[in-house]
Amino acid sequence: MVRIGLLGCGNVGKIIATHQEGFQVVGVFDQLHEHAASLSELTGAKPYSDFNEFITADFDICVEAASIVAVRAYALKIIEHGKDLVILSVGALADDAFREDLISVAKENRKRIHIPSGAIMGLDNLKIGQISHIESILLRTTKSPESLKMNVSTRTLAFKGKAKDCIKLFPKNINVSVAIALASTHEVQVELWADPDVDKNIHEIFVKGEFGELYSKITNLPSPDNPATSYLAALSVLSLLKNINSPLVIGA
Ligand SMILES: NC(=O)C1=CN([C@@H]2O[C@H](COP(=O)(O)OP(=O)(O)OC[C@H]3O[C@@H](n4cnc5c(N)ncnc54)[C@H](OP(=O)(O)O)[C@@H]3O)[C@@H](O)[C@H]2O)C=CC1
Ligand SMILES: O=C([O-])CC(=O)C(=O)O
Repeated sequence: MVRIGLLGCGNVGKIIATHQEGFQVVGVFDQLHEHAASLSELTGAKPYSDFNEFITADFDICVEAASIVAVRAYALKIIEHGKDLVILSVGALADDAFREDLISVAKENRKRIHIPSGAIMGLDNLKIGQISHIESILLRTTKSPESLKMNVSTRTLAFKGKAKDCIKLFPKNINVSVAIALASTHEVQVELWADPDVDKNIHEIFVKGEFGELYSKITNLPSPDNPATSYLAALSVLSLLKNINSPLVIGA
């Protein structure tokens, strides 16, 4: 059984902890100790309030479901302590220098960094951008003003531009754009819309390239404790963990 340490015990952390299938959560850490304590009660996992104690605990994979700030603060140390790492707050990897450092430390320590598909479908096949020409990628995301912490009464364009700039302004809402850029190794243009008539998280992806053209639209239900985070994002971590050591690897 794969042993997991959970970094971040909020909305996604709770979903992961309540659906343990093929893995066991053995340690939980959060800057809000009451969050870690409540997941500990739910699972029997040991709660930690000191990160340095948490990373010496006996688990194989650290699952990050906290924030970009947490990835910046802890990811290198996690790998240096011999753990594989699942990063949901993938926006942290928009910083080229940080990402390259992390990858090189993972190589030195023979550890792996997993990026879940998160709140979109089809991230795996966008990796064809690494071997075949892609002309353009546009992500059009629509969320409720509440999710974007905005106060608008009509559909409003909150941001238009590059993924790496959007994630700086909306670090809790557009990690998917950075995941697409990393998978495809192509710049991603983003349109982020706040729409008061919408209570779902909608991601439309437009890609043109040597393969042809893609248009995909996903209408995600929000997750129970955080409307900005789609329920699918938590499910994608669960399916990644369920398959992590499977001899049958499905998807690009
Ligand atoms: N890749 C993708 O497709 C997606 C990624 N995400 C990202 O996943 C992450 C988790 O989402 P969700 O569970 O909904 O978020 P929540 O805010 O519900 O939970 C995050 C938890 O982690 C804690 N935390 C934040 N920063 C730190 C830190 N530096 N050290 C320790 N604990 C910390 C938070 O504490 P506090 O409340 O004090 O901040 C909170 O308890 C977010 O970063 C979100 O943006 C979400 C959806 C899709
Ligand atoms: O959950 C979503 O729909 C997308 C999201 O918050 C993110 O990419 O950060």
